[in-house]
Amino acid sequence: MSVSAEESAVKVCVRVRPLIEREERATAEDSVPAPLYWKADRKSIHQLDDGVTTKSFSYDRVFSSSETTNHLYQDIAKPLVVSAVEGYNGTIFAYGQTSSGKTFTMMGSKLVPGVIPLSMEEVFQTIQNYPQKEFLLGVSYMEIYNETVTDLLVDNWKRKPLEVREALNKNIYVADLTEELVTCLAQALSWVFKGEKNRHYGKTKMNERSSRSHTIFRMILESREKSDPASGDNSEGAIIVSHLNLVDLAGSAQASQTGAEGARFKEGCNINRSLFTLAQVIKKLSDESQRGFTNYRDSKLTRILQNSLGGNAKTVIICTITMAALEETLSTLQFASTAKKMKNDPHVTEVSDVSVSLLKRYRNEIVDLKRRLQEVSSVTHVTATEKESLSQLLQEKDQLQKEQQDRIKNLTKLLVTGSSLMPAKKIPTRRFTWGGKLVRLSGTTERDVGQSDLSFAEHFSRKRKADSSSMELLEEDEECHEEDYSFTTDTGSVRARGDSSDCVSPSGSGQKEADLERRLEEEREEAQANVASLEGWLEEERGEREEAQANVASLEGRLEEERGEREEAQANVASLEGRLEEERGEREEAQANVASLEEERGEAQARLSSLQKEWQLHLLLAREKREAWEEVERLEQRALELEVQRSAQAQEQQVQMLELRLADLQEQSHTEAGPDEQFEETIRVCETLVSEKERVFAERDYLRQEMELLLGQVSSLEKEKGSLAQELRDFKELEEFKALEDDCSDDEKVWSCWTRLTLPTRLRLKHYEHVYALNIMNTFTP
Ligand SMILES: Nc1ncnc2c1ncn2[C@@H]1O[C@H](COP(=O)(O)OP(=O)(O)OP(=O)(O)O)[C@@H](O)[C@H]1O
Repeated sequence: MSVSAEESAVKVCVRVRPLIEREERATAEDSVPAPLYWKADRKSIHQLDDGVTTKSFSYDRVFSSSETTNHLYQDIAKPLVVSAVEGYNGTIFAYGQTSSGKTFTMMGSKLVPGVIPLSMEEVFQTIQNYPQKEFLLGVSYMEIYNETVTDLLVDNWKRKPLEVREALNKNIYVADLTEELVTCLAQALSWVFKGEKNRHYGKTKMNERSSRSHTIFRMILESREKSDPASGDNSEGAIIVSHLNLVDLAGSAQASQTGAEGARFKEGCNINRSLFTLAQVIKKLSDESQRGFTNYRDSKLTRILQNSLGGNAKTVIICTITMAALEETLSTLQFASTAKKMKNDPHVTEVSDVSVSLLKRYRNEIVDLKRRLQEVSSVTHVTATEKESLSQLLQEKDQLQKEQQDRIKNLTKLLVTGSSLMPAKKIPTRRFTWGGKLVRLSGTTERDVGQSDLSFAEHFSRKRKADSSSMELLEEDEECHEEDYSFTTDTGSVRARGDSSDCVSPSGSGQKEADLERRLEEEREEAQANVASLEGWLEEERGEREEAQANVASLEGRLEEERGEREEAQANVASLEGRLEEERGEREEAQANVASLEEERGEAQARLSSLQKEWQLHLLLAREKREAWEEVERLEQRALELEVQRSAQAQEQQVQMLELRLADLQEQSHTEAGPDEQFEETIRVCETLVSEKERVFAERDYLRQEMELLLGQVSSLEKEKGSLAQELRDFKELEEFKALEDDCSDDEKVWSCWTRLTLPTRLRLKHYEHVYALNIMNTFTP
C-alpha cells in the first residue's frame, strides 16, 4: 500500500516551553524582564531584535507555551500511532537543547502523561476498532548511553552491552534485546515505568534531572485477519508487522553551560557527537542534490533509527525550545527546518514466513495442539475394573490433556483482539487475570529479521527461566485489568475439551468377561497404535533435531562470517591506529612549529620592546634638545636685554658725569678765569661734549648691529629646530615602515603605509635602497 506525498513527508513541529524557575530567577536577580528573543504563532517562529522581526521559520505546527501535551499528542502524534496499528512503521522523536522539555513531552508525569503513555493507551483503544483482526503486541525499551546500547527492561546486574546488527534482509536489529509480550495497557505501562527507573539521569546546572542518554521505547505490533483456532481454521492470511518507536533524545549543551565535569563531561561529549551525526544524516537526506550513500554507522542512534530516517516509516519530529535562549533555540530551529525537507517511504510490511511472525507460529501451534487433544480424547467407555488397570494411563492422559489445555489458554490469551479489550460486562463471563505468569521471550528480536528458529518448547522453557523480579513487578499489575483500565480478557473462544473421559458405560454381567477381553484387546491395539504414534513423534523429533543441527551448522557458518568481519574490523582498527600514529607525528610536528613560531614571536616582541625603548629615549632626547634650545633662546634674549640695559645705564652715567663736569667748569670759570679763558674753556667743553656724543652714537650703532646679529642667530636656530623636528618625524615614520615591513606580509597594507610617508622619508628610503621600498616602488608606482 503506497501513501501520498504528504504522508511520506516527515512532520516537524515545535513546542515552546514556558519559562522555568531557573530562567525566572536569573531575571529576578538582574531585576530586568527576561529577554525574549522569539515570537511564535500557530505555524511559525520569528526572531526578534529589539522588537523587530529579523528571521522567520515555518513548520507543520508550533505549540505555544500555553498548549498542553495532550493538545500536541492529538494534533501530531495520534495519527501516527493509529497508522502504526494499521501496519505502518512509525517514529516520534523529541529533539532540543538540554532542559527544553523533551522528557516532559515524551514521558510526562503522573499528572501530565506524555506522548509515550498516551500512545500506549491509543494502541489498545484503536485495536477495538478492528474486531475482525487479532493482534500480538510486544514492547522493548533500550538506551544508548556513551555510545553503548543496553536493555532497560532487564535488571541492572544482568544488563550488558548489546550489539546492533544487520540482517540478511538489510533490517537493523539489536541482538538479544528483550521483547515483552503485553495484552493490556497496564502491562505496557508497567514496562515503560520499569525502563524509566533504569534510565541514566544526572544533575546539571541547566537541569536538575537531565537525561544523559537517548532512549527508544518500541512497540512491535503483529496483526492479521482473525481465524478461530478452536474450529481448526488455520487460514494462511498474511501477517502485518509494524514498529512504533518513541524516542527521547538527550539534549545538546555546551559544557560551559551545564558546568559538566568528569563523567558528566564525557556524557555530554557523546551526546553532542551522536546528535551531530543525526543532524548530518538528516542534512544529507534533505538535500535532493546529494542523493547516494548515507552513513548511518557513525553513531548507534542513527544506525538503530535508520528505517525512520529516510526509510520505511512515518516520522514525526518534535523540537522543543525556550524563548529565553538565542543561540541554542536558533540551532534547534535550523535542525527542524532541515528535517522538514526529509522524505520517507512508508509502506505496510506483510510477512508470510512462519519463522518471522510469532503470531503465525502461535496460531499454528494452537491448531496442532487442538488436533492432538482430540486424538487423545478419543479414548472412551472404560469399565470400573479397566479403570484400575488403566489408571496410570488415564493419569498420564489427563496430565497431557491438562498441559495442552493450559498451553492453548496461554497462547490464546497472548492474542489481543478488539473483543478481548472491550469493557467488562455484567454478564458472568469467566475472566482470567492475565495468564498467571508472564511469557518472556529473550532474543525475540531475531524473529523480526527471520533469524530465529526456536521451537515453542524452547519458548516455554525460557518462560520458566523468566526473571522473577520482573514477574513480581507485573503480577501486581495483572490485577488492574478490571479496576484500573477496564480491559478484560474474554476466554470464551477457548473451550477445554475431552472432559467427557469420566463417563462410564453400563455393562451386563453375562457378557462382562467377554467384553473385558474384547476391550483389553482393543486397549492393547490402541496401546500399540499409541506406541506407533509415539514412534512417529520420535521420528519427527529426530527430523527436528536434524533440522536443529542444520541450523547449528548455519549458525556456525554465520559465526565464521562474523569472525571474518571481526578480523576485517581488527584490520581496520590497525589501519586506524596507523593513521592515528601518523596524525600524532603530524601533531608533534605542528606543535614543534608552533613552539618555534612562539620563539620567533618572543624574539620579535623583545625587538619591538627594545625599539620602543629606543624610541622613548629618542623622544626624551628630542624633548631635552628642544627645551635646551628654548633655554638658550631665553638666555640670549635675557643677555640682549641686559646688554641694552647696561649700555643705556653707562650712557646715562656718562651724560651725568659730563653734566657734572660741565657744571664744575662753569663754576670754575666764574671764579677763576677771565672772559677769554672762560670762552675758550666753554668751547673746549663743547668740543668734548660733541666728541662724547659721537662716541655714544657710535656705541649705540655698534650695539644695534650686535642685536641684529643676535636676532639673525636666533632665526637660524629657529630654522635648525624646525628641520630637527622634521627629521624626528621622518625617523619615526621610517621606523614604523621598517617594523611593518618586517611583520607584515600584506602588500596592500604596506602600500597604504607607504602612501602616508612624507616625500623626504620616501626619498630617504629610496636613497638607502631599502629593499622593500624598492619593491614597493616597482610594484605599485606606475
Ligand atoms: N511544557 C512544559 N510546561 C511546563 N514545564 C515544562 C514544560 N516542558 C518542560 N518543563 C519543565 O522544564 C524542566 C526541564 O524539562 P525536561 O527535563 O523535560 O527537559 P529535557 O529537554 O528533557 O532536558 P535534558 O535534555 O537535560 O534531559 C523540567 O522541570 C520540566 O518539568
